[in-house]
Amino acid sequence: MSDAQTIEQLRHIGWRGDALPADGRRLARVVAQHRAGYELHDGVDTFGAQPAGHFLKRGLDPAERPAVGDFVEVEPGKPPHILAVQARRTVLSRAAAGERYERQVIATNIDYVLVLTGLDGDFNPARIERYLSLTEGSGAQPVVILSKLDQREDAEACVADLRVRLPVGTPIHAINGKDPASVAVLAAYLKPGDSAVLVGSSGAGKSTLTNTLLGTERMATSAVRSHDSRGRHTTTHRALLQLPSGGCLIDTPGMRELKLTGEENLDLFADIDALAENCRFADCGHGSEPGCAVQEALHDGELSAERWRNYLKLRDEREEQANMLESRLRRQRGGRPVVKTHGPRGSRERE
Ligand SMILES: Nc1nc2c(ncn2[C@@H]2O[C@H](COP(=O)(O)OP(=O)(O)OP(=O)(O)O)[C@@H](O)[C@H]2O)c(=O)[nH]1
Ligand SMILES: [Zn+2]
Repeated sequence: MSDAQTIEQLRHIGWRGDALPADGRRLARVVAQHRAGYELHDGVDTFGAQPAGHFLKRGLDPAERPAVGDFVEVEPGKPPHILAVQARRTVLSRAAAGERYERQVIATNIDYVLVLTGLDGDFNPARIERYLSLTEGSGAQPVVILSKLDQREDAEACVADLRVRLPVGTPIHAINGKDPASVAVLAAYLKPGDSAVLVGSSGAGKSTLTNTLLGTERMATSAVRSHDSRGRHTTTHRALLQLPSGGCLIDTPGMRELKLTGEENLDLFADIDALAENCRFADCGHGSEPGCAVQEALHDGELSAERWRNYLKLRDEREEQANMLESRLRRQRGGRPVVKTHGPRGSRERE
């Protein structure tokens, strides 16, 4: 840990505050979380730290514990202890894998979520929509990055397809992650003091892109098995890296089991909701009901069957997560029912 801490140093790691803590406390950013403790960066050095006892109490919402990207107040010592987590600017979370519902913070204080997909066999618009739904409500701006531009002849068609599908204004960049000139277009999201998190399935090219941005061979990359485009899982923990551009980049592990939290609005599919408003029945199941506007749009080709299927899948999953969230909140409040955030729409007939 360095001696004198300056605001200037903290700006380099993305801090936006204006007053240093008193009481001999220091500020640092969580760059990685291990089983054995936290790895922090104070703008000069990296060092290990332990959470103070109150973070370990049973029953504490895991979201209140320090997470990667957090700015924390640290009491120097051997080892240093994390005493408090500063208010978060943005929070990226997902539902944790497993039976019980649990919201897991992936990263905090993130300005941009770089959603990376390879243009090789990995290319999958539905997965991109899933990632974008995950960024909803996080406060961070999603940016779609298609890597392996050199591996696909009809890349322009893929980009055009996405432009139609994704909300207007969503940045989409096709790049070759191995080529610094091609990657330069991402500088807009990695300006000094900005923080970006890289998400994408294993083999998408996260480590490759990170290396090119760093200009070094810092992350281990693995060869992809060519028959299914999936790489071996090589990233072992979340890490926050300072880039030569002045920005900070967080590299997350594979994120295979990506679950919605149940709090999403699925804004990406607002057009489908708008369509459904025109169904004759307010509780239309969009199956064989007469006057179903969705079926009509599917028939006319205005709505593609593939997008409709993906919407239904995400909606069901969101509903399932929302129910789990509700029952958990009810347990916490001693059995009293809580107001649902995403209940079924009204079931009146609209005629
Ligand atoms: N041709 C080409 N190959 C790429 C590109 N980006 C990544 N690759 C290759 O794709 C394979 C997987 O890339 P990685 O960077 O290891 O993928 P990753 O997303 O970090 O994978 P995990 O660590 O498993 O999450 C490697 O063989 C890379 O060399 C690209 O833009 N063009
Ligand atoms: Zn309908």
